[in-house]
Parts: sequence; structure tokens; C-alpha cells
Amino acid sequence: MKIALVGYGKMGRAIEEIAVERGHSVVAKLNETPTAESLKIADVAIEFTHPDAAPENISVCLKSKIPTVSGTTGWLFRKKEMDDLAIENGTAFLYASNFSLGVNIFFEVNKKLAALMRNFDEYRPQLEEIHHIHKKDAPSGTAITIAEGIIENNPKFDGWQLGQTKDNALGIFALREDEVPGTHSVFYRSEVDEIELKHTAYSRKGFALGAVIAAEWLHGKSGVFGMKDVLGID
Ligand SMILES: NC(=O)C1=CN([C@@H]2O[C@H](COP(=O)(O)OP(=O)(O)OC[C@H]3O[C@@H](n4cnc5c(N)ncnc54)[C@H](O)[C@@H]3O)[C@@H](O)[C@H]2O)C=CC1
Ligand SMILES: O=C(O)C1=N[C@H](C(=O)O)C[C@H](O)C1
Repeated sequence: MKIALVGYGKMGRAIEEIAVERGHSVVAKLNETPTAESLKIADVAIEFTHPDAAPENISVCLKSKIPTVSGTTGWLFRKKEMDDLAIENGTAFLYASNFSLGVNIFFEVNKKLAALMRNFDEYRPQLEEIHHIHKKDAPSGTAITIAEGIIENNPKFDGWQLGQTKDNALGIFALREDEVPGTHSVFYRSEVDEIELKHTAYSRKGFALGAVIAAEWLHGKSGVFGMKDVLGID
């Protein structure tokens, strides 16, 4: 498969390494908005850039009819526009807040735990995410997906907020430390004990592998997809 890397930063480089190991060729490494010309020979585009740049980058890829995988976080208020563009242009779009297998399993366990805990008012859920100091957005896209999983399964919550909360808002603590690749925890705390569900990424390799597997899966398809489709999770 011929891959265009839109964004050749930490993730772009990690994706290149895995893509080449898996027999693909990287035909473009772009640190600026792509053009139809720069994408011409690509079978798929993989976009990991910046929250402010992602919608324009993805639009160009989809209008050029290139199936596109995006992992950039912090721009999701414009997701529906991108989904519509994929359909209008007869191509494919796949977004995931986190491409690692472990986190996608965590997402499912989190929803089941939230459903179980909704009848136990003595436990209050709270989220924590820890990332490297270069991260542009807070909370992380992954933490937002985890929060949505709890809100869907516990009618006591109707939204999330950064920091300590009371009542109906789920609290998310976003910490920035050194070069941490990404750690996410859900705590259920009572007066007497605590339950913790935690995922720790040791490096960016799991994110990069998931993005390449998603691109392999997307090649030749049309429509709007997520990691659940790639992993066959119902
Ligand atoms: N979904 C997932 O599994 C993961 C998502 N991410 C997200 O991916 C994004 C990128 O992360 P990193 O690679 O660590 O960041 P980075 O800062 O190392 O790399 C971003 C690259 O995008 C380039 N860029 C900036 N504006 C651009 C534009 N208009 N067009 C094309 N390229 C442009 C920059 O020059 C830079 O090389 C972030 O939003 C991060 O949160 C990161 C890891 C995993
Ligand atoms: O910026 C990062 O590095 C990461 N961003 C994603 C997020 O916002 O959830 C995924 C991963 O945690 C790393």
C-alpha cells in the first residue's frame, strides 16, 4: 500500500517505521496542508497533526478521494463535516481518539464497569490522564471517549469538566509530565475504598501499529468507520 503521512512529527515517524516493517511504502511526508497533487499516488492518507490543522487536512484528503485515517485529537466539533465529506466523495474516513488495542479494550471494559456501578451511589467516578508536556489539548481525546462511555451508561452524569466536580459533571484531571506517552485511569472512590481501571502506554508503538492496521483495513472501502469496526467489537 502507498501511504501519505500527513504530519511527520512524533506519530508520523512512529507510523513510518511500522508501515515499512509491514511492507508498505511511504510516498509523502507532509508537514503542511496536503494538496491533491501531493496525494496523487497515495492509496491511503494517515493524518496526525494539530487540532487547528486537522479539519483542513482531512478535507483535502477526502476531496481528493483518498481513504483517510486520522488520530489528531481536539477538533471533534467538526467531525460531522468530515463524515459528510467522506460520503459525498465516495471515499472512506476513520477517526479514533486512540488507536492502541489495549485502549480500545479498555473503552469496552469501562462501559461495562460504568453500567455495573450506576446503582452504587457510594462510589463516585473520576478520570485522570497523564501525557508529555508537548501535548496541545486537554483533556486528551482518549479521556473524552472514556468520559462519554461512563456518561452513556450512568444517567447521574450529563457531561464532563476539567478538575474536581460535584453533582452531574464527571471530573477529568489532565496532568502533563516529562515525556509520558499516555496514561489513563478511571477511579471509583468511596469513603472506604477505591476501584481503579488503568491503561499505561509504554511508547507510541501501540498507537502507530493500530493506525497502520486501520489504514490496511480501510483501503478499498467507502464510508465512515471507527476502531470498533477494525477490531470487530460489537
Ligand atoms: N489517536 C491516537 O492514537 C493518537 C493521537 N495523537 C494525536 O496526534 C496528534 C499529533 O501528535 P504528535 O505526532 O505527537 O505531534 P507532533 O507535534 O510531534 O507532530 C505533529 C506534526 O504535524 C505537523 N503539522 C502542523 N501543522 C500541520 C499542517 N497544517 N499540515 C500538516 N502537518 C502539520 C507538525 O509540523 C508536526 O511535525 C496530536 O493531536 C495527538 O494528540 C497522538 C498519539 C496517538
Ligand atoms: O498527544 C498524545 O501524545 C496522545 N494523544 C491521544 C489523546 O489525546 O488521547 C492519544 C494518546 O493518549 C497520546
